[in-house]
Amino acid sequence: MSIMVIGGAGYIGAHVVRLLQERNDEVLVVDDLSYGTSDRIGESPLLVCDVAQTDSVEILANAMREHGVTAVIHFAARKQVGESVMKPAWYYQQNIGGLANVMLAMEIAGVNQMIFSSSAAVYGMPPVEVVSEDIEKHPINPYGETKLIGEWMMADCERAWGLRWVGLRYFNVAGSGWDDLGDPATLNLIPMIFDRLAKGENPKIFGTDYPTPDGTCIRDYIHVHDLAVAHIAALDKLASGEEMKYHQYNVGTGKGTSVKEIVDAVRKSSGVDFVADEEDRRAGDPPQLIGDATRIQEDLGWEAKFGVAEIVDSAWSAWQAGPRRIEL
Ligand SMILES: O=c1ccn([C@@H]2O[C@H](COP(=O)(O)OP(=O)(O)O[C@H]3O[C@H](CO)[C@@H](O)[C@H](O)[C@H]3O)[C@@H](O)[C@H]2O)c(=O)[nH]1
Repeated sequence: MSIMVIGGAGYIGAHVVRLLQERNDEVLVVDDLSYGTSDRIGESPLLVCDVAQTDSVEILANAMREHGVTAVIHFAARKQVGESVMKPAWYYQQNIGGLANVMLAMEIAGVNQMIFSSSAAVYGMPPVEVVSEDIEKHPINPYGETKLIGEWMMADCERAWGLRWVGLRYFNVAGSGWDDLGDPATLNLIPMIFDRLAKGENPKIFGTDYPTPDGTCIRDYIHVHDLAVAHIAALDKLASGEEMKYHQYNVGTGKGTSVKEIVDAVRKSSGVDFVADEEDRRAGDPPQLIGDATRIQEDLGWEAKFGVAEIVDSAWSAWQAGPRRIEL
């Protein structure tokens, strides 16, 4: 079994690569190193390639044949919601173009197992408290649209040439499984708090007048290590050859945490009693997004092991092990 991990040098990808290495699976990492860094992938071979470039089809197909690849885990994508609103065509080129190239290469090389990084962003502003996979999906930005279209593309390839696939819809991924694999970008709430503390500034809370108990947005935070384990569960299910009951799975915990609760958890983990500034709402934020995780538990036997305290503790520990350590 040889697994091609595209985007394997990035934050989530590197966690999955490490788990695969721990169980001695053969791994070939493909990454353009625009977010990721090669020191995150240990001894595994690295093919530096931007899958959104047209010539990547041949490069990928050749690598799949050479390495006897049996399954592809595809992480590589752009993932900034605001940027996707400003540069929609580029998001389609990167996320959909890249995925199309990967799938063409798989068809050419006869590789028919795939795990795709989808997102809770496919749901948009859901009209229910806890979202299950089958509710109507109305993404509200190009980023979320590219993830939904990605799922459709895989369903089409299943019908056309027998692709076996799983789309994992990630909720709010945070934390770190190993101190050297922290989130290098500062795009999400927890790293944004650390980033501001490192700059000597107050972290910000976007919106305190939402219809939630403490007025701040509620999200379903999932530990990146748990998320990586979900990929392994999906991979093993595909490799078993068993009939897939479903293709799309929420990867969440079924529990919600408010922004203020996260801020409190950071105060506790770090021991820093900082002040957080209360700002206006950020455009496009749904008040609450929690994933119903029943399906993945029943079908793949996966369940989140870590809660918010472990997520924030591990994120803090990795941040403090990195180059922008906050002096206490
Ligand atoms: O400095 C900050 C940063 C964020 N927030 C709030 O924290 C919450 C979480 O924000 P963020 O970490 O940016 O995550 P989301 O906007 O929930 O989006 C994440 O989760 C989505 C799916 O649920 C994915 O599609 C996105 O890629 C991913 O960034 C939101 O209410 C933000 O308004 C703050 O209050 N202050």
